[in-house]
Amino acid sequence: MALDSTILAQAWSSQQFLGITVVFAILAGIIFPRLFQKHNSHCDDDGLFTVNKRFSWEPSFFARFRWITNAQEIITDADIKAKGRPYRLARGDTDQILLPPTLIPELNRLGADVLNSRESHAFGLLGHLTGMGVVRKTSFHVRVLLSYISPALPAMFPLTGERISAAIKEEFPQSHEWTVMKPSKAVVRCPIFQVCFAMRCVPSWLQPVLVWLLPAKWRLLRGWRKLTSYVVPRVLQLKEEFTHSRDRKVEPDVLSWMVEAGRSEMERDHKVLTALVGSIAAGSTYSIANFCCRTIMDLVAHPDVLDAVRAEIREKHAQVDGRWDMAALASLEKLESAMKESARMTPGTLLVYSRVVKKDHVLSTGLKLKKGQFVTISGATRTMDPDYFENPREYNGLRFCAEDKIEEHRARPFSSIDTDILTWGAGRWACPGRLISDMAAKILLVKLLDEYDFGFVGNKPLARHSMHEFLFFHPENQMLTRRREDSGGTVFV
Ligand code: HEM
Repeated sequence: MALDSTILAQAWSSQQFLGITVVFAILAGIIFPRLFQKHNSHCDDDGLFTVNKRFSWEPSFFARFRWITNAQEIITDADIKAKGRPYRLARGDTDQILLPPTLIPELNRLGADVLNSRESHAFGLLGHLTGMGVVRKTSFHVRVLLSYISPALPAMFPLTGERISAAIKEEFPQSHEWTVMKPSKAVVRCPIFQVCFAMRCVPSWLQPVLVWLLPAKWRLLRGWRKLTSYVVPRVLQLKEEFTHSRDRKVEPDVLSWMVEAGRSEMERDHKVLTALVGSIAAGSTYSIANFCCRTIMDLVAHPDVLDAVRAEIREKHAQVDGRWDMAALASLEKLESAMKESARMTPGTLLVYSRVVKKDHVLSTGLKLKKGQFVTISGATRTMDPDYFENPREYNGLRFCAEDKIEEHRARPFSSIDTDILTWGAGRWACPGRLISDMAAKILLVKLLDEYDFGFVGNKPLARHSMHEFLFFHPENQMLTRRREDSGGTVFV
């Protein structure tokens, strides 16, 4: 797969600059012996085979470069070779131990003192450069998402529907004529991901210097400053109210819940709260927008599935008289199947269930995990296995609604933790935003599919893009859109 130059160009301003950096990094790799050092070299005595490393003293920069451009092929080939065994992936930035999904139940039983998910996310998203590093210190945001926000979703449903509907009206053309547009202005434009995607291309010791040459870094700083100017006064005000009247009514918004739920000084610190709110906002906007764009892209490429999904929406629309509640959304089995299929075919990341090993541990298979190692799972081990999914490399948007699958489909909705597809990871640290994502994505998709037609420019299907382990809908992708004449006017109640 070709190096995604547009994304890089956006992040770096020009490809020329990237070229200079790559040449510089290669030269530096030759001059400075530390680039030749093996990562996690203390872990190489475990008998695992290594992928993405041509020879033992190959500079890690080459593994990094191949991983940026070719992660999908590297993982596909490695999974075939591994045949369910664990293996070591040289990624250039670090070595990762790829474990088979059969170990998930055992891994789920290990405590955070053995496997830590947040450290791994902070490392992968370059938390020290993007501001996401705060998640190393606390899992407070996960607690708030699971214990406060998710249970409040039914009450937040009408407002969420109203806000998404207003945003669609503003962003999408209202003309009944075909119009070319970029449906995913939000995706990857987020400076956190721009900084992360670009800086993951260079060795860690160059990152603290080169990051300041990125326009995205300066935009990110401005973004954090703006967020701080809003969050800090609000947190201080909420704390003041909380001190004076502990039994006051808590407003249903994330900051009020955080101030209410904060137990320690750190959990009530306004800087920590700003960083956590920013991380949740950036991560969720990117993930949901990316997922919805990919689902629409798949539906447009398969008009028979799109027709079936739209007919189901239309039928339900007539039944509920255009007034959709959460139960109505949850009853759309064909839409739900198409969502699962897009998540299966194009996950947001090739590597799921990523954890840092916090102390030495021996698995039941005899594999010794060592402190400081990174472990992860390739989602494709199961999603591309014909024993789990018939013709796994073919898109079949309605596969989960087949007669012999429908009961299982109903029992395992899109939002549930499914260890075959691993959309949300698994275990205690599976995505805590899955219920919000499910609700927001269904509102968006029902509204868009009911009210708009979509097509490919020049009838040419869009390619999916990848960089490092991330798969995404390219923000420069254009699609044809027009408002449907017969749209029903959806309201969420
Ligand atoms: C379609 C949208 C989304 C997808 C596909 C997705 C997927 C994932 C996956 C695969 C993980 C890693 C789980 C694991 O390692 O076991 C994760 C973690 C996480 N997600 Fe999501 N996510 C989505 C949306 C959201 C949203 C909307 C939020 C917040 C409102 C959110 C917050 C988080 C957080 C905080 C974590 C880290 C949990 C931890 O390890 O501490 N996600 N997500």
